[in-house]
Amino acid sequence: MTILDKILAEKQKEVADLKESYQPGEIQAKRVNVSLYDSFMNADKMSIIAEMKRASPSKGLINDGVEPSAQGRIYETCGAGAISVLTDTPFFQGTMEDMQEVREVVDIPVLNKDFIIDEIQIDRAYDAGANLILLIAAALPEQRLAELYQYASEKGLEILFEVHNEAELAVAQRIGAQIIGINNRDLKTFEVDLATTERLAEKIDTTKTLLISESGMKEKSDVERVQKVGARGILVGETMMRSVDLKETFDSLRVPLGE
Ligand SMILES: O=C(O)c1ccccc1NCC(=O)[C@H](O)[C@H](O)COP(=O)(O)O
Repeated sequence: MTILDKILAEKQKEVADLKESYQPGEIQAKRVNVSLYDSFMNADKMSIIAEMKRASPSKGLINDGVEPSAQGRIYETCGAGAISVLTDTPFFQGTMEDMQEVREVVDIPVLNKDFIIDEIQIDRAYDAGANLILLIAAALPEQRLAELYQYASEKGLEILFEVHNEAELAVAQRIGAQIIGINNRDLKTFEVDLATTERLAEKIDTTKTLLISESGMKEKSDVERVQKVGARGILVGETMMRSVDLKETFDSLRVPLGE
């Protein structure tokens, strides 16, 4: 059983509980109408989705003392184009409250980073103020991904559609995903390889589709590699959570975008 299988098994239980306990509309958070696609496609530097991640299956505890609203504020001030908040508790030690706290204090897009398998999670993400949700191609059959994509779009949410290989990229393209995240982390082995972005990017028309490279961004040279193949955005978790000088970290990763 892979880590993704274990996470998804846990999500099935969570969704069953949520259907019993959550009424859509129950939470009413601040809404900010901003488009990540528009802002990233029009930026002249690499845009950063800075992630709030206390812990992860691959790294264990990363930063358990983080205070979501303070971290959200500083991410925005330092130049984040968006903020990703891990809301999964068993594997990442995040919560929905973390995301709401961030939403309250920032005006840039907020991504609900979770393992979405059901509409009820999308309802709750929307109610809690998310602008985007994550759909992971490896998590569900194509038909179900298409249904959830449509459901989220109709609510006015943007979707970061995450892929790891050619077959998953083909699914993203058939569904018409506008924002494709190529995850450089193999969710079975945890190995991170930026060559995943380099290989798959060739198959994407990055003048129309927004390409985000996810995981493993540590320094400027990493970002330059994915910028060269058309990424206009990067999703950065651990490096941000461990940074002792976030302004310096953002400045070094926000490389100019070439023509
Ligand atoms: O990070 C993990 O260990 C992990 C394990 C299983 C499923 C997902 C996982 N991470 C989610 C992510 O996609 C990353 O948090 C995100 O891309 C940022 O990665 P990094 O900058 O390397 O922290």
